[in-house]
Amino acid sequence: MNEIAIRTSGLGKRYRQKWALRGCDIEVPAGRVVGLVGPNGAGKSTLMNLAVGLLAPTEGTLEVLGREVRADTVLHRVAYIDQEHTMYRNFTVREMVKTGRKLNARWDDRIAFDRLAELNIPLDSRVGALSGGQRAQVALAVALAKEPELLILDEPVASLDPLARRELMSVLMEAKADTGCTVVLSSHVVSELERLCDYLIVLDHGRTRLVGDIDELLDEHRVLTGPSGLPEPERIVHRHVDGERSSLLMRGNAPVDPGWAVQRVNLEELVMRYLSLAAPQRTGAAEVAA
Ligand SMILES: Nc1ncnc2c1ncn2[C@@H]1O[C@H](COP(=O)(O)OP(=O)(O)OP(=O)(O)O)[C@@H](O)[C@H]1O
Repeated sequence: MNEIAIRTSGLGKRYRQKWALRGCDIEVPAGRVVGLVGPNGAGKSTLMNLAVGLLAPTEGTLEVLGREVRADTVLHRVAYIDQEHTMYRNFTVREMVKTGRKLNARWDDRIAFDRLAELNIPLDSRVGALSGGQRAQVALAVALAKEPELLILDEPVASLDPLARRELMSVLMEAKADTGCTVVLSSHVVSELERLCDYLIVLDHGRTRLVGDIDELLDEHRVLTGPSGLPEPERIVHRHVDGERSSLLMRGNAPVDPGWAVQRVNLEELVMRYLSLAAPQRTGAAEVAA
């Protein structure tokens, strides 16, 4: 198995005049569960569509599982579930599985049928008649029958209720544990990813803001709070000043003035701070990239 699941260098995609993704340099180690986070329009779907060959790069390079992304090179080893869990709504669940068998050289019916049986999803139901949660489960079961080495899911739980979300994620994590495949899933909601992911990509305005192993990123950063005007250490990534108080996000282990209260950062705050580097300033407080 390749050690790097996705490698991009200077990757960019432009729609007419607008760059949806630009200067993207990423290395995703194989076997990880990757959270791809960013606000609407950040470029998440564009990156995923490039990785599964639905779009071609405008510039830069992209390798998936060590190969250039083309149908005859690597796409048979990759499965993709889009935001709508797109499937043929008039097909029965059984017909969906059969269609998958016809369309894919690498395929194991039993993987899909076993998962569907475990979830009590009737094989003779039309896909369009299933609940959103069941449809998502069928999409996942069909994707897993392909025995993918890389599984990419674009906001897989966005349209699901909390129980269906939990069930889908638990099936996903079980599949990940069984197969060791690399999983990339996007979300707007960081808290959704926290329990599942061990690797993070933060995108905003088509640019990568932060990429890395989540535990390492959390260990590398600190939040310092204290009166404004205290000497600031080096490597401040982000500064929030609200009147007399400052709150700094620091990266690394530079010496810190004892006047600062130092805390570990949590994932949500880390992501928010990196995203707010590019966001407009709020009135009454200053948020700045340092
Ligand atoms: N087919 C297209 N034609 C023109 N512009 C597009 C097209 N698809 C996406 N864009 C633009 O590219 C940018 C990135 O879009 P993309 O869908 O990749 O973001 P996203 O992070 O997935 O957003 P969301 O969370 O809303 O799905 C946006 O500004 C979007 O309007």
